[in-house]
Amino acid sequence: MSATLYPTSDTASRKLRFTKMHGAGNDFIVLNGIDQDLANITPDQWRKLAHRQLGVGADQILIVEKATRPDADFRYRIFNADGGEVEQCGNGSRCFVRFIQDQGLSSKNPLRVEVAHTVLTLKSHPDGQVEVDMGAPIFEHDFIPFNAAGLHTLQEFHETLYALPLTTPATHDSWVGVVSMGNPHAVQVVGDINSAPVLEEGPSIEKHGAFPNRVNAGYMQILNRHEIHLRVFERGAGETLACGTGACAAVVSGIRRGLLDSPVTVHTRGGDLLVAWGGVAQPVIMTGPAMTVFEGEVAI
Ligand SMILES: N[C@H](CCC[C@H](N)C(=O)O)C(=O)O
Repeated sequence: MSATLYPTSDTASRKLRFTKMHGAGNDFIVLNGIDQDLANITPDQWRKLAHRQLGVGADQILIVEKATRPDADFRYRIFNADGGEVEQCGNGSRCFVRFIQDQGLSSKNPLRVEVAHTVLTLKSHPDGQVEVDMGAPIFEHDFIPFNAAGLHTLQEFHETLYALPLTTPATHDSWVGVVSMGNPHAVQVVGDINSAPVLEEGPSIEKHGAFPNRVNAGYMQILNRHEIHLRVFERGAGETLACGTGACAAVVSGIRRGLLDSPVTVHTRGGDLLVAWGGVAQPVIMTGPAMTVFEGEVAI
């Protein structure tokens, strides 16, 4: 289905062709930056494009570009709905493969794709699922970055986090993991995913002073050693129906704390993801869906 949308602002200067996609309900505007001019688009224009009423509406905007590294086939950049550019997007990586294949930009499988600081290997399966090698998680606080007054243990962070006036007192016997999948995540265990204070507490954690680049706030309920429920209040987007890097961060945190065993099925509100991890310094492999919804043109 194709849709022509009206300008997202009365000073619209150019028309962009886009494809609307989602991975387990985490939705994206995908733009081909190889055959159209995406230079000099401002954060305000990205915000308008992602706006659910004023624009196309999406959690993130993905830009497809030519690779700048010899070990990659393409490069892709990620902008949150708040207009900020970020390092990584797990669900977006799966949709990226589907877009490249559907647009006939490459028939390679697996595909090597360059994102902020690394190259991901993306493999599409005959059943439509896409498998992403997300690289190894980073636990060292120096790289997340995480600078809560020199706090180094998760317990110290946990006490600091809950010592600060959050909108709701910490009602759950939470347990905190701080990990980077290229982008920063703070993960907690809750007893019941449906009553987790994602909307009440997520914004305070996202902007907590311990995370100078802000953070994605994950809440996981452990069903058994191979299955969790997960909700994430995403940095720059709010609660999404699914968060791919959040699923990876939750699984590796749980495995590292002896609460989970690989592989783990992650039930998100938008669908299921499968996350496998062989242990420290090993890559995290995430498998899940990637869907194309419609194509269109929008003036920004
Ligand atoms: N909000 C994230 C980026 C998108 C990640 C998420 N949509 C995923 O699937 O990994 C951040 O600011 O780090």
